[in-house]
Amino acid sequence: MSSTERGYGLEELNRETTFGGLGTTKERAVPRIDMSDFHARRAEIADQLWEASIDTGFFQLVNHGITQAQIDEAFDLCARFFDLPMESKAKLPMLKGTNTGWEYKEQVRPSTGTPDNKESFQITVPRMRGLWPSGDELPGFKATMLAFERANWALGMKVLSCFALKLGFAPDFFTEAHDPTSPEYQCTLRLIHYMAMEGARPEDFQGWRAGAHTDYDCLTLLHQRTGQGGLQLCPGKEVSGELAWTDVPPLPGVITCNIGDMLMRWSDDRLQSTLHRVRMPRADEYLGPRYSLPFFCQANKDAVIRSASGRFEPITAHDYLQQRIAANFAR
Ligand SMILES: O=C(O)CCC(=O)C(=O)O
Ligand SMILES: [Fe+2]
Repeated sequence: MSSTERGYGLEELNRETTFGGLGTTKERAVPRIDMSDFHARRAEIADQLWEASIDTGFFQLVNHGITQAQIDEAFDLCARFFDLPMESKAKLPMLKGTNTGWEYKEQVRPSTGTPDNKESFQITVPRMRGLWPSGDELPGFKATMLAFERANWALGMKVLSCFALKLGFAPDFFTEAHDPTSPEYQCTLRLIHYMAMEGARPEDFQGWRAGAHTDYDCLTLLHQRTGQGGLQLCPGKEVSGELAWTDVPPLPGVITCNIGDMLMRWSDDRLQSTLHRVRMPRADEYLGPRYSLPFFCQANKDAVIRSASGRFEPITAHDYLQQRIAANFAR
């Protein structure tokens, strides 16, 4: 089926179907934002986040307070999770519309129409019944991931409090909209394993590790491993002509962040969600497996995304996300 034949209900999804080509590359600076001494420097940090997010929609946090030891431990257990036998992972399946659990090469991006060459395990805390690997299979997994999930949530809420300030909302506006004590909570920690490409056939390199897309959420915090590159971004969602992509190499101590479509809509398009993708390695690059850990700040199901200008219809975060999930996991 061609992209034009697919026809989605949300304008951002129809636009996404036009972004599948290879494009060109271009160097761009990704703004670096120092989160140290946050409470005393909140106004200054908010200005920097705002500038980055009305322009590129991508920025990198440093001195963010999540220790390297905690990140390394999460990556270690992430790799061990994907090393489990297929039969064990198959007992933890992502069920339709839940966006939680394990999937293997199931995500088909509207931009490419082909499955991403990856497997992932998604943790959405209120929906994890029956979806944790057993303590015998993977000791410490659940406790480590829950702590990591919460550390990312706390950092995400700091960043979102800055956007609330700039948008004229109460400082805790987004924290309340992402309340983790509610059964409607739907922030998601995703563990991703992109398959190793050693010995792969030339034609296997023609696909994508993750096809071009914008994220569905308010804000994504992405942890990457040094040496496991491939992330590329293209600001501005230029609709016409060939897109120019910028490599974002993983750096130690840095969390790469991007605005998602939910916050773009909530901010009346002032904050920019940014197109990104994960390309295949070239034959002369590292060909081993690639792991990444994105955390998606997705407002609670019952939060209503309202447009101050009236440009967009009010929509619950539940309805908004369901349209995106349905488009990506259509099979
Ligand atoms: O793995 C990465 O570096 C990016 C993943 C991503 O963009 C996503 O899962 O939305
Ligand atoms: Fe993404």
